[in-house]
Amino acid sequence: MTSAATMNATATPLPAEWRDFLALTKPRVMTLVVFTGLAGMIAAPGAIHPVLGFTAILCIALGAGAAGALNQWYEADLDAKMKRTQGRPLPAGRMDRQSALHFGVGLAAFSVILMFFALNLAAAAILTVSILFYVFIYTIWLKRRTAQNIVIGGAAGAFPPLIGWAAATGDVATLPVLLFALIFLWTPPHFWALALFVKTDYANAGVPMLPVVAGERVTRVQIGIYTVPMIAAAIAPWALGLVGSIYGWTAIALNLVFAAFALQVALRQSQPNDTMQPEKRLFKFSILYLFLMFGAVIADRWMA
Ligand code: HEM
Ligand SMILES: CC(C)=CCC/C(C)=C/CC/C(C)=C/COP(=O)(O)OP(=O)(O)O
Repeated sequence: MTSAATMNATATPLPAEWRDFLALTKPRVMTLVVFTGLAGMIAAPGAIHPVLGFTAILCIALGAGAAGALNQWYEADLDAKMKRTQGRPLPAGRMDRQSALHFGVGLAAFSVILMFFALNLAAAAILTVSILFYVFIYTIWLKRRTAQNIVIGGAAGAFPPLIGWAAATGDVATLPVLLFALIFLWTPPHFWALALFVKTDYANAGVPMLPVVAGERVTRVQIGIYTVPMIAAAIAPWALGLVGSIYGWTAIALNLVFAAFALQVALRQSQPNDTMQPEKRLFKFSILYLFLMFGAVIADRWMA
């Protein structure tokens, strides 16, 4: 019987199901990426034609999916070393690297070209920057080199509100820049909460994530530190009068909860055999938090 590894070595294309191509796009993470892009588009002044709006969101989804595929193409070796990622199509041997590369490049080109012709240059340009940022700056350059990888590289995932706004207006403005800042500053607490409880996986794979290279204490303090400007970025649109009170009160409630969870993580020290419940709670809540914050942007625009 020919094993997947042997087939890879002889460069024979492996049968890849459509499910594997879907998995390359990191669909679960993409839902939130797309939602923040949609909120940016809805928050923009004026009304975009529904067909164009749908096309813009499709382009963001395809661009983010392409970025995810290229990320998995490049780091199949790392993914093979971590429990969380071993089952992905490349490390599991269900797909050859070339198929992933072709799929990623094709999808990236298609999303950008469609965005340019259906929407505008600004949206296509920011989409291009975010794909390139995630692939080259985060995945290829920073991820294996510095514990600041996700601080700088995390900007890639913060662009969608700007893309959505630019798709609707052809321009950028203060509100989408603040929404960019919110996601940018949210990323460190989001990721480091998770990194605290999957630290061993990253250590085994040799990825220099903060808890691995600087230790738990520093990571906890950094989570606390980033939470402060994140809250400021979350409140700023309301303080500056760019959004109404539906957003404002939702932001206050959500940020109080976030602050409480983050503070608990920041002040804690794990014990031997710790189940890391506060860290898991902060990570899970970080996702709900961003969904609700951007939901509030949409609700505010529709209901105000
Ligand atoms: C460099 C920045 C980031 C890093 C390193 C990171 C890392 C991670 C990791 C490792 C997971 C675990 C789930 C998995 O196995 O895929 C995760 C989950 C998730 N992340 Fe992030 N993330 C980042 C930024 C973002 C951004 C910008 C968003 C969206 C705006 C996002 C949305 C999500 C969502 C929705 C999940 C849950 C997925 C699920 O249910 O499996 N992340 N993130
Ligand atoms: C075009 C566009 C809008 C791009 C968005 C890019 C994007 C999907 C950003 C989210 C960041 C993310 C999934 C990080 C995962 O980190 P990782 O790759 O280190 O995670 P892993 O260990 O699960 O591979």
